[in-house]
Amino acid sequence: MSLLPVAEAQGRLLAMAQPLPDESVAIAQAAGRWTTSDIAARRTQPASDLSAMDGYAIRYADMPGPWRVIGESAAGAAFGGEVKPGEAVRIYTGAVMPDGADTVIVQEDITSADGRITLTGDGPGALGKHIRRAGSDFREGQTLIPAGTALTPRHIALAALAGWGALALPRLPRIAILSSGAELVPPGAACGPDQIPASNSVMLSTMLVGLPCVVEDLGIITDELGALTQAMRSVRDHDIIVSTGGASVGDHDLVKPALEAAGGSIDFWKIRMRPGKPLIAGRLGDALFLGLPGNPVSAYVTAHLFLLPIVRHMAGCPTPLPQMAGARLGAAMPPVGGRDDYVRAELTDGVATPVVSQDSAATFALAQANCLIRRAAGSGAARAGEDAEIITL
Ligand SMILES: Nc1nc2c(c(=O)[nH]1)N[C@H]1C(S)=C(S)[C@@H](COP(=O)(O)OP(=O)(O)OC[C@H]3O[C@@H](n4cnc5c(N)ncnc54)[C@H](O)[C@@H]3O)O[C@H]1N2
Ligand code: MOO
Repeated sequence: MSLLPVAEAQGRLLAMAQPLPDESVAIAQAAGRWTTSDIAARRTQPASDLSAMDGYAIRYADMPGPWRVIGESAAGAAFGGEVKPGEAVRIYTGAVMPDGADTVIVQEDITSADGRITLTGDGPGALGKHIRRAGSDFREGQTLIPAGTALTPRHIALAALAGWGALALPRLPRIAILSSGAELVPPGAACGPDQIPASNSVMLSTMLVGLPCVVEDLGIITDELGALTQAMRSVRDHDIIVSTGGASVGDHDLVKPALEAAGGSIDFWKIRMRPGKPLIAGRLGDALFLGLPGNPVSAYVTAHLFLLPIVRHMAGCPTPLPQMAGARLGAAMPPVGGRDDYVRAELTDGVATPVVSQDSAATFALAQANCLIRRAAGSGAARAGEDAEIITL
């Protein structure tokens, strides 16, 4: 079976999934999620001309005063009357400008006595000073947040000011993680010489932290066809099912047959990449199935290149694939074999230097890495200092 190029596998996976249908999301819960339609203002902000300072609303033509104070305008309690020549209204930041007044004098610039104010400082300097005009932030109907935006706390504040209490956003992808392997024990449990702590599920679930999704760890399933098939059959209501391990060709690598026995189908298997060759993609019911290799480094790299993009895509992200960037090589590199190499490396000041071990099981080395150098299959040897393509982690 020929190996599928990475970009083709990514394209096929993204085509297998769609952004999920919208649900109504309270804006306090919307950060980190993507908009799939434009969000327009339902109100004008500010709704009226407001004072930007604590002071007195006056008519600029009356400068330099003095003025008789006829009332007060506070935020949430506007002055009902009109300011006539020689009159001022006590005003606070965020309060509506009273009719007739056109300028605010800050309180530091005046002296107040017996209901009158006198200018004792520099004064406002110009007509219209210290006023936030109605609509100066945005106007009703204006598009504020375009489709495809990842909502930040800044967008949440904007949406709230624009009159939204909830937004229609794609519902959260539900992801099930299944660890396959008779040798696996839960992290922290006693571990015999033929056992290994199951690190992939905690790694994957923490890679998904920060993405809008719901993750359920279905635990460890032994390498036994019946058990694996049963575990897959029991998966319900998930959008993505991810397994790790059992993806390769050994007699105990049973994810493919179990997926088929559970009623699922395989779309493709084996990618032209290192690490991560044995990746399986398919379907199980309405869910997309992703079988990642068991080796922790292979599982990490394939999750970065395939799982995270699908989750982003389902959650409405218009650019779900990892961003490529440029760097210089910090060391000479050998020619690349028949698979694209995703070399684990440390990026410092624009220089990417491979970590000491590129073994697919070398987790200590993986933890030193903060980028992947992508080297295309068949590339020749490279010298230190040459340009390289990287993905930051
Ligand atoms: N004859 C061949 N052998 C292998 C091939 C091949 O093409 N021909 N491919 C190799 C490649 S490449 C990879 S990658 C591995 C992946 O194999 P599997 O996906 O079947 O993974 P396992 O065999 O189940 O496990 C591999 C390794 O990872 C450990 N593991 C498994 N699950 C976890 C987990 N949840 N947490 C931590 N570590 C885990 C497992 O104990 C093994 O040591 O196959 C090569 N073989
Ligand atoms: O693809 Mo495996 O991940 O080379 O070790």
